[in-house]
Amino acid sequence: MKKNKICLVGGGSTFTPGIVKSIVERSEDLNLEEVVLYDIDEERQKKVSVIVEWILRKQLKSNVTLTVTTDAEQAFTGAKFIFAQMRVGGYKMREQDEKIPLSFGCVGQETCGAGGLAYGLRTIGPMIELIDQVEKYALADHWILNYSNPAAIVSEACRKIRPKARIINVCDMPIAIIDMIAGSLNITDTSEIKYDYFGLNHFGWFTSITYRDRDLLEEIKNYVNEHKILLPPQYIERLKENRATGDRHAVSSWIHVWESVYTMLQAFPDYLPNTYLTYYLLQKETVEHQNPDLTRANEVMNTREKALFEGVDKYLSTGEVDESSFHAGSHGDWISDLAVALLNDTKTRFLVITENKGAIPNMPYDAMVEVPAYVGKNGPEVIAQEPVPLFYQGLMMQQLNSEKLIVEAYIENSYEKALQSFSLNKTIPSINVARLVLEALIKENESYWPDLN
Ligand SMILES: NC(=O)c1ccc[n+]([C@@H]2O[C@H](COP(=O)([O-])OP(=O)(O)OC[C@H]3O[C@@H](n4cnc5c(N)ncnc54)[C@H](O)[C@@H]3O)[C@@H](O)[C@H]2O)c1
Ligand SMILES: O=P(O)(O)OC[C@H]1O[C@H](O[C@H]2[C@H](O)[C@@H](O)[C@@H](O)O[C@@H]2CO)[C@H](O)[C@@H](O)[C@@H]1O
Ligand SMILES: [Mn+2]
Repeated sequence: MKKNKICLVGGGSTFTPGIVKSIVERSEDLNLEEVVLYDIDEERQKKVSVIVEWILRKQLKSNVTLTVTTDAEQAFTGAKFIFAQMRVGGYKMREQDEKIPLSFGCVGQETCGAGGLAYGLRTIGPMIELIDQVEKYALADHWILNYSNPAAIVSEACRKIRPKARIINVCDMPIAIIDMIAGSLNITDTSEIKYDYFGLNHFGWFTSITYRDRDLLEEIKNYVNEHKILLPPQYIERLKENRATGDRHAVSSWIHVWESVYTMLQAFPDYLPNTYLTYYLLQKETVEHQNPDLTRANEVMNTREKALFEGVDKYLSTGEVDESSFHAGSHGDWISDLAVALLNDTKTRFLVITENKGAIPNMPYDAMVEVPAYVGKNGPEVIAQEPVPLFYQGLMMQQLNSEKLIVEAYIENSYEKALQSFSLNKTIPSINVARLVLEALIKENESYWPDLN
C-alpha cells in the first residue's frame, strides 16, 4: 500500500511540535512516510523545525521524512492529509483584534465578538487559496483538517465559496473542557468519557457527560458549585497561594472563563456551557476584567511563543531540549485521531463543525453547527439531535446570522453587511459602537481585508 504524506500548513505555529509528535506516534495507523511543514514565514518555520527534527530523531527515534518548505507545489503534491493551523496576521494582529474592541468598551477576543469577525475577514481569502492549491496538487481523496480560527467563520466561508472542498473544521475546546472535568473528578482514563453536545463553534453546550455508569454532568455541576470554578483541585490550591499552576490555562484571562462557568451554571443549570459563552453571556464582566494593556495575545507572546523560541535557542546552543518549551497533548492527539478515523474508516465518534442538514431540527439546514458525528472514510456522518430549547436556539441564531453576514460582507465587498454583522453581535451594544469599532478595524486591517463599500 502506498504510504502517506501529511502536510502542516502554518508549519511555524506554536502547536506544530505537539501536533507532529501526535502524528508520528500514530505512524503505523497513518501508514506515514513523510511530514511536511509549509508556511509563508520561512524564518519562523525554520526555527520551529529544529524542535520538530529533535522530536522525530531523538525523542521518537522515527525515520519518517521531514520536509520544510514555503513552496505550495512541493508541500501539497501527493499529500493525503493537510492539517491547517494558519494565523493570518500573526499575534500582532490578534493583539489589535483584542485591543480595538476593548478600547470601545466591547469584549476583545481572538474568535468572539468584533475581534473574531475581524480575524474572520482576514482568514477567508488565504483559506480559499489554500483549498485551491490543495485541490491542484494533493491526492484526489485528500482531506484538509482545519484548526485555523475563527473556525465558525472559516467553515461557513468554505461551505459557501468552495462547497465541494474536502475540508473538516474542528475545535479542541470541548476536549480541553473534558480534560479539566477529568482532572477535577479524578478520572485518568478520558477515553471512556462519553458526551453529547450541540452548538456552533465556541458557542455550545454539553447535554450529557458520562464515565462508565457515572453521571459526570451532575458530578461536575456539584464540583463547580462547591469550588466556584471549573479547574482541578491542585490548580485551585496553587491559585490560592498565588503560585503559577504550571498550566497555560491558569493565567489571568483563562482563569476568568473557568470561573465564569460557575456564574453561567448558577443561572442556567441544565447544560454545561462551553467556556467561550463567557464572552457573550458575561460580556460586561469580561470587559471589566480585561486589561486593555495586556490582553491574551500579550500573554501568549510572553509565554507559549517565548518558551518555544527560547527552547530552540537553548537546544542550538546546548543540545538540550526542555519538553515544557513546547505544547503537546490533546490538541495534537485530537486532530491526529481524526485522520486515523478517516483513513481506517473506523466510524469513531468526534465533535465536528459541519453543515446542519437537519441534525438540529430547529436550526437552518445550512447552518454550520458543532455536533457529534461518526467519522469514517467518507467524512462525518452526523448524529441527529433533539430540537434545541428556545433560549439556546435564540442565542445560536443571533450568533449564526452575525457570522453569516460577515461572510456575505466578504463575498459582496459590502460595508453594510459588515455593519449588520457587528450590530447583530451580542458583544456590541449599539449600532453607533458597531460603526466605531468597524471603522477602527478597517484602518488596522487595510492590507488584509477586502475593500468594503
Ligand atoms: N480550532 C481550535 O480549536 C484551535 C486550537 C488552537 C489553535 N487554533 C488556531 O491555530 C492557529 C495557529 O495558532 P498559533 O497560536 O500557533 O499561531 P502562530 O502565529 O504561532 O502560528 C501560525 C502560523 O501560520 C502561519 N501563516 C499565516 N498565514 C499563513 C498562510 N496564508 N499560509 C500558511 N501559513 C500561514 C504563520 O506564519 C505562523 O507561522 C490559529 O489560527 C489559532 O487560532 C485553533
Ligand atoms: O489563547 P490561546 O492561544 O492560548 O488559546 C486559544 C485557543 O483556545 C482553545 O484551544 C486550546 C485548548 O483549549 C487547550 O486545551 C490546548 O489544547 O490549547 C488550545 C489552544 O490554546 C480554542 O479551542 C482555540 O480555538 C483557541 O485558538
Ligand atoms: Mn477552538
